[in-house]
Amino acid sequence: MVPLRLFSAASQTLLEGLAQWTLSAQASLRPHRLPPQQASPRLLSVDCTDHARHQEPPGKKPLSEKKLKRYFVDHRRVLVRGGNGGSGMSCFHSEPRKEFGGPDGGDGGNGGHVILRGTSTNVLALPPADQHVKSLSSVLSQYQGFSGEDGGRKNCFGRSGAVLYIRVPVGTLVKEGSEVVADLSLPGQEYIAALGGAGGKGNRFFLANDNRAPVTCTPGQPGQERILHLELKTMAHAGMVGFPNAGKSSLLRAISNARPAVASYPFTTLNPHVGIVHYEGHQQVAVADIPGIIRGAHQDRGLGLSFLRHIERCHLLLFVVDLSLPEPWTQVEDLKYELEKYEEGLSERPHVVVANKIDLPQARARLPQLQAHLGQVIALSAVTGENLEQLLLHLKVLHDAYVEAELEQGRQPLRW
Ligand SMILES: Nc1nc2c(ncn2[C@@H]2O[C@H](COP(=O)(O)OP(=O)(O)OP(=O)(O)O)[C@@H](O)[C@H]2O)c(=O)[nH]1
Repeated sequence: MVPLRLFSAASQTLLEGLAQWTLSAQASLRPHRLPPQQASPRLLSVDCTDHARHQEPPGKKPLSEKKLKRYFVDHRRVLVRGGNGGSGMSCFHSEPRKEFGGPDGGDGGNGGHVILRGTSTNVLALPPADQHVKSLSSVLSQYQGFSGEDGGRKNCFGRSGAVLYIRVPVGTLVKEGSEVVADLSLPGQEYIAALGGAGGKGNRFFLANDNRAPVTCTPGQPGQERILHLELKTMAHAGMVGFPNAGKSSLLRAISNARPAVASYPFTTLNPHVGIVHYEGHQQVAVADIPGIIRGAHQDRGLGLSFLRHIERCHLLLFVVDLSLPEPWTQVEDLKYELEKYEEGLSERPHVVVANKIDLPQARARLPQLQAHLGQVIALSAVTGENLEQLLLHLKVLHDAYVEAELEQGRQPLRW
């Protein structure tokens, strides 16, 4: 039995639809479980010569490639400087009727570190005070850590500078030059990007038997300075791959807590969104809606390589097809072609073909043709909720197989 529980904060209509659907899902899921071979990798033949047949649907004029790449922020060059250490103080204790007291200059405080912290895109998994971070767009080009305070009189030590946290999405790779120095692949994981400078010593520190009145004090050290390159590779169990307007965002909204924008023009989604599908027993599957692929993506057309990079870390793939378009199977062929051109074997990952928009009459009429070409597909409607439970069942079967395989290999499966 694969019981499902779906959390959604969508509109009333959607909630009602989902409630009905959940009930029917529970009833229909109980008696049957998919045979294991359906969850195993399946590579359909890819006709590479004929991969250019997919027509993007008419709609709002797409953004130019230059603009697309500018909006899609999945890498950043950042200059980070740790906070400077505060300087030590040189002074002497003064007492009434005494000409000369002992040295009492305090040490300066240490400069604060600058720390990169992997922050979940899953809003529900975070403490209320934290915010979810979806892309690197909010990361600035420079960060200066907080300086420590100078030491004071009467042995007062300067306060150390606070740590400066830079929140980056989970899945951010940190590179220095060409070397990968950190991979923030878990929520809460941290990397010290720049160390704060040490505080200077006050003259009290230099007091010794042979030096009863030291005047020496040292300045604080400057913070570490580094140039880092941040590169985002979305971390999710499953990645939704499909041409613009196929309905990926609508599908993610229907099955998870994520709220990506939905509109009838291509490239509504410019950054990957991760939604969490909740199953009973606290099992969670992270699904990423990755911006639409277009033909020639492997040659960096459209969102191109930036987009393909995000698929690399998804263990499962959902090929989302717009069933209302003619010859819908060519979409899968084209998608696989692009994936294979980018990285050999990428399209062979465990996957499922999702034929969306079954609520439209012309789409329903095309389903037999699609099945004849591709075998098993899951035909559903992200808008009406029809057949969503079949997708969720499949997703769970694929996810369970992934977890099992990871544990068998002695690796920790990705947790959300
Ligand atoms: N009739 C019908 N329309 C749908 C369905 N799913 C999505 N749509 C519509 O298709 C259009 C595109 O949907 P999106 O979810 O934005 O598509 P997308 O694949 O995320 O698009 P990009 O952001 O360009 O990658 C919207 O107008 C949706 O309302 C469906 O199941 N049935």
